[in-house]
Amino acid sequence: MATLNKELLKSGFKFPEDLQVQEFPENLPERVIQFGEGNFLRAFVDWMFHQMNKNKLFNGRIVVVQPIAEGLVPRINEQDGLYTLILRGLKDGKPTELKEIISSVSRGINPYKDWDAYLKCAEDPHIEFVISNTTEAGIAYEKNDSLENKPPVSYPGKLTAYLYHRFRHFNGDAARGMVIIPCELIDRNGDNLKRIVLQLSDDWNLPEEFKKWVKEHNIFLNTLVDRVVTGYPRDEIKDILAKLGYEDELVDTGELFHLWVIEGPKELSERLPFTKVGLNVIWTDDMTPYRTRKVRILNGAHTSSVPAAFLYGLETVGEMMDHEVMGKYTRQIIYDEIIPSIDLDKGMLTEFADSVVERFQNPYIKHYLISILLNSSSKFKTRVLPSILEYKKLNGKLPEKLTFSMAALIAVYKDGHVEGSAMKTMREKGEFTMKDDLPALEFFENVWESFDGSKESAAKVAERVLANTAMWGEDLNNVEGLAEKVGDYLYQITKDGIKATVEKLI
Ligand SMILES: NC(=O)c1ccc[n+]([C@@H]2O[C@H](COP(=O)([O-])OP(=O)(O)OC[C@H]3O[C@@H](n4cnc5c(N)ncnc54)[C@H](O)[C@@H]3O)[C@@H](O)[C@H]2O)c1
Ligand SMILES: O=P(O)(O)OC[C@@H](O)[C@@H](O)[C@H](O)[C@H](O)CO
Repeated sequence: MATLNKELLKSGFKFPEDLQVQEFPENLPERVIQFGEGNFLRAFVDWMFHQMNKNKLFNGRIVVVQPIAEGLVPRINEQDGLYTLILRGLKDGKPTELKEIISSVSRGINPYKDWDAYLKCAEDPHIEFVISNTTEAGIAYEKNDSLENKPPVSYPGKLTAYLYHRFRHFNGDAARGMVIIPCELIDRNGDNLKRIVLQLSDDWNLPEEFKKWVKEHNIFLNTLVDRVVTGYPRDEIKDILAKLGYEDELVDTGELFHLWVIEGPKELSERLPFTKVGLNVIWTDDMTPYRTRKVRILNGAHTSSVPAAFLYGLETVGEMMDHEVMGKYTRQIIYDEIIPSIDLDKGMLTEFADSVVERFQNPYIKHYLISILLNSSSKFKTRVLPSILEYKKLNGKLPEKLTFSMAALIAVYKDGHVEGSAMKTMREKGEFTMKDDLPALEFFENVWESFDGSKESAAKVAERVLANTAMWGEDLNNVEGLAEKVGDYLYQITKDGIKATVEKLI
């Protein structure tokens, strides 16, 4: 089979009729530099720029930079930036599948191999937007990062090097400042990125004029992204490729729903006219309520339901929602515990929760629980713990199921052994690999080693986990009743099994 690339597009190849294929003029300039080449950005931002190009409203392409040494850039270049995106879900109540070849990406650069090509992008006056999604680990301050590194280790370090090169190349021209739009799911992503860029500029003794230029002529936006992206469809790839008729190692999949909330000046919506092509992009001067409802309800429901559902033996979010016990558990968590923990309009929260439940039930996508389990300990801190603490504050007692969900998460690491950078561990159904931050994995392995099956020792496990201030940002043993309840649930899970414990709970 021929591979998807520009040559195939021009060859007169007969693409399937239900696949949208559109060629743009070769000479569209690169206008966006994007850090990250993962599934999410390709199914969300790059898809959006493609929609604007189709309507001749942007007329520019995206140059993609690989933020870490290993990644997809070689493959992206082999396919001339082209890939197939499949979006599935219910539209107006009807099952719908949209298949499209996305051509908004011009090429990929691996800065670890081609630092000069990377810096050349800073000299290009057409490139005016920076996009990124480097996971929650990406917007991080690396104290030992250096401008001498080619490239600097961290994403903020790479961006600082880019901006400094641009500043020097254009002699501090105010008009050459960038609009920087991070998509990482951390709170106030733009503010944090700016803070780290300025911190590194200090660390690297960069000139005051440069810092002034960064502050005054570059705009860092805070954003919130929302679309379930299920990535490369490994289970059905053979069938998909047989229907497409060409080879594509970058096939990406996701749901139809999308929402991008951008906190920034309305004038920018003229330069980035997403809404003019019907995209669900909200420009706002306060993204906080959007973030709270999404992270606490959607991501919070995932992170609090998935450990128990996975231990129960289920594999996907769809299966979890359809399951008599786990479906009820998830809905109870959302409506009875997460919503009452959020101090925002209940009608608005319930409406959002209804749409989330519908999206979780999407029968046309497979969202694997094991991928949601990835890095669960840090996700629990930002996505679930605030609901536990605020529920207690507002209602004077602990939320039962969210408290149980903490025990279920701890139980995921029971009997685990760290091997390399992951953990081999067990559920009733058999062995699996748990991926998390290495210190977190080592900590859980160590904590469980002293467990002897007794109630006292389950309480000890809970107490030690709750005392991990590096993990939770505080000693959770100070939250009245939490250690006792988590210990009790842990004991029940280890003695009676996850199934009996959840069944009793709902
Ligand atoms: N998949 C979804 O449904 C979805 C939806 C909304 C938001 N997100 C967020 O997007 C992020 C990426 O998801 P994805 O599905 O594209 O994953 P992915 O594995 O396909 O891509 C991850 C990207 O992050 C980069 N990266 C990984 N570790 C990094 C590090 N330490 N420093 C810098 N860059 C690093 C990789 O190079 C790659 O470009 C996730 O953290 C998630 O929170 C995902
Ligand atoms: O992507 P993660 O691993 O940060 O979190 C897992 C899911 O909660 C997440 O991908 C959601 O599906 C997504 O945030 C929806 O917009």
